[in-house]
Amino acid sequence: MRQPLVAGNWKMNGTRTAVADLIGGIKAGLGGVESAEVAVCPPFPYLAMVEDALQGTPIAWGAQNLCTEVSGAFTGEVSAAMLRDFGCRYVIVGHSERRQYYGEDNQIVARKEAVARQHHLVPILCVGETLAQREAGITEEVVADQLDAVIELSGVAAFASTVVAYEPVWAIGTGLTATPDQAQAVHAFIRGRIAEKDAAIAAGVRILYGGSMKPDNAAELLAQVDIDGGLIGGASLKAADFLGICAAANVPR
Ligand SMILES: O=C(CO)COP(=O)(O)O
Repeated sequence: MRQPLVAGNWKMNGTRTAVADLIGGIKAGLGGVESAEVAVCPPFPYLAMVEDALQGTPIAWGAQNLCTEVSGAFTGEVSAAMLRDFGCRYVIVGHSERRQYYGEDNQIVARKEAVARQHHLVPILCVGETLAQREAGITEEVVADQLDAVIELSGVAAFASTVVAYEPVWAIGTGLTATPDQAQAVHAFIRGRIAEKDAAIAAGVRILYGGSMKPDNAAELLAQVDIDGGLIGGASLKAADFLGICAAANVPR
């Protein structure tokens, strides 16, 4: 039985005031959510504020990135231990925006995934194809390579304590959502790829969908057997929209 997870990726958005309002709205509205786990991933400077606001609530928080290295002379970087110091449970690794704009390849992402787990953070490992890759018919190859890099570095056991997020790049921030069938097909492929190595780990790994998920399309995506929650960008910046998605996830499966 996999507990659904709805995680908000705020990306590079927010001010102190906006963060206070958003967190206040989510806390106030979340009363009814029981079966789904909810998390928010603010930009680094707001982690302390979010920790203060969410401590003692069922809402978890996490970061959007971390350094491959443990500590030392890495100007501008943030370590896994620092994220733990601010109470993070989760950290997003390998988001397509990091891969696309900051040169993170599968090997770098696999190192981040490993260092996160070594510091008792739960990585949310993002995988997914671009539109060109989908049109070229290589979606499964691309996603397999992204998963295999983690398996090669850390072994399949990594997926016993890692969440996967399938985020088709062409659906991120575009308003284009993968259809439930398109998403389910790739989710099933991901679970199958892990199952080739370990069926029990594959059965337990949570696989989130990300890419223009909104209150009005969340229920049909979340109804798919291999979709265990969502990684939400734009719609996580408005409490009402985020809460709408949380409510859709809060149904017994
Ligand atoms: O990238 C995403 C979450 O990590 C998805 O972003 P959108 O929900 O804005 O499409």
